[in-house]
Amino acid sequence: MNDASSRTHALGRRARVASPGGGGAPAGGRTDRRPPWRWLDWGQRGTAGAAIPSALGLEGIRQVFGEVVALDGVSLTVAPGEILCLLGHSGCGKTTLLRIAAGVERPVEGRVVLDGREVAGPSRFVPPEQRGVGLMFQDYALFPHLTILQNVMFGLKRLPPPEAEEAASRALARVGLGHYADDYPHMLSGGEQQRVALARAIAPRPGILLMDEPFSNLDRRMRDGVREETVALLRETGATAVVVTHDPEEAMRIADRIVLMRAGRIVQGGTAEELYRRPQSLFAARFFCDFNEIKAIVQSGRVDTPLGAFAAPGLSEGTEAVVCIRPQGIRIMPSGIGAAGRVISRCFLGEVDLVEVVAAGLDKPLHARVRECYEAAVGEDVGVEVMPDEVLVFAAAGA
Ligand SMILES: Nc1ncnc2c1ncn2[C@@H]1O[C@H](COP(=O)(O)OP(=O)(O)OP(=O)(O)O)[C@@H](O)[C@H]1O
Repeated sequence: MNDASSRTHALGRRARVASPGGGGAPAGGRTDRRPPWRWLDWGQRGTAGAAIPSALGLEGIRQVFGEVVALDGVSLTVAPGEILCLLGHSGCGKTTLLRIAAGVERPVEGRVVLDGREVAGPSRFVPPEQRGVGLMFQDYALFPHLTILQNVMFGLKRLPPPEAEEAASRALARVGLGHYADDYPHMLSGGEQQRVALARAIAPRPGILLMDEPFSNLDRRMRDGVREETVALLRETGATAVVVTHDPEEAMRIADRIVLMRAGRIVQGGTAEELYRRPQSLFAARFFCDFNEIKAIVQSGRVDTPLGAFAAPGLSEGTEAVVCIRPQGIRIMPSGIGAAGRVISRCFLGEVDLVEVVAAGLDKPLHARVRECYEAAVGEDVGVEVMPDEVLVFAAAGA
């Protein structure tokens, strides 16, 4: 961005911020006292238009870039109206899978099926504009030389201009930005640009919305509210949605179902609770929780640790195991109860305290998140107990 444009940007934003409403005062002087992250205009409910939700099927998708296998036989289905999150670390293939579903990329193997119709396969490829999918990218991809209204109209080229304008205006009003129609993207804040991109994606009433890290450019304070309102809008339009994220908490807040990926493959799929409570691998477990981990050997279906013995279901005799204890599963007790320990740090966080304890026989300090506990001072000897329900045991191999 050059100096002049960054100045315009800053000025444009300052003018908005000075207004009483979070979204800025419209030309007509309407005052809107909602905070900036409360933008969904419920008075406009229904005006975004309901979509006929699509079903998406991905079958045996493989994608290769030179030596890199980005996707290695991925299969999943998304039910009509479902919000599914693709979750995983950077580089695991989430974006590539989304791009293949959209038709922006063609897989080297596998099929994409939309509402029972093959849109990509060995002998067939339907381009993105003919798939009826809405796309929303991380950087919002707004055209800087088009007004906000023109940006939203861009996806409505198949409609006659007056109808396209009406549909775009409705979608903008629905995201609380009707009064910005004649502005340009650089005059809007990041949160407002996100809403323009959302309006553009929903305006053609797609049966399925594919969203790549749609909230990652927003600061943390704004992200929670914008995310909540976006999900409310998705529910209202009824569209199926696939949302890419690397943030487990975000996936848990948004998704009906989460699909966790690793190195081009699906590791586990299920509801947030299933993935959190019953991860099927150490990788999946670690993705959702910062565990205290202790190595141990399985003997007679159990693992013995300095903090007690725990069941090791499904692991054979002699297996090297990792005992995973959730921070909220550790209790701090008066000395003499449970394992012997000493508090080395304590941090008050409001709803919980973070307590760090060294325990006899362990080479690393334990991290405990405690709500109410024995009020031990730093340096004091304490007892340490573990709640068995907060313990998972996995084989160490293949982690
Ligand atoms: N056009 C491309 N050319 C070469 N390699 C690519 C290309 N697109 C993706 N890759 C590689 O494929 C793998 C998967 O990339 P992808 O962008 O799908 O991952 P991701 O999970 O979305 O990551 P991020 O969260 O960082 O966006 C990575 O190793 C990436 O470097």
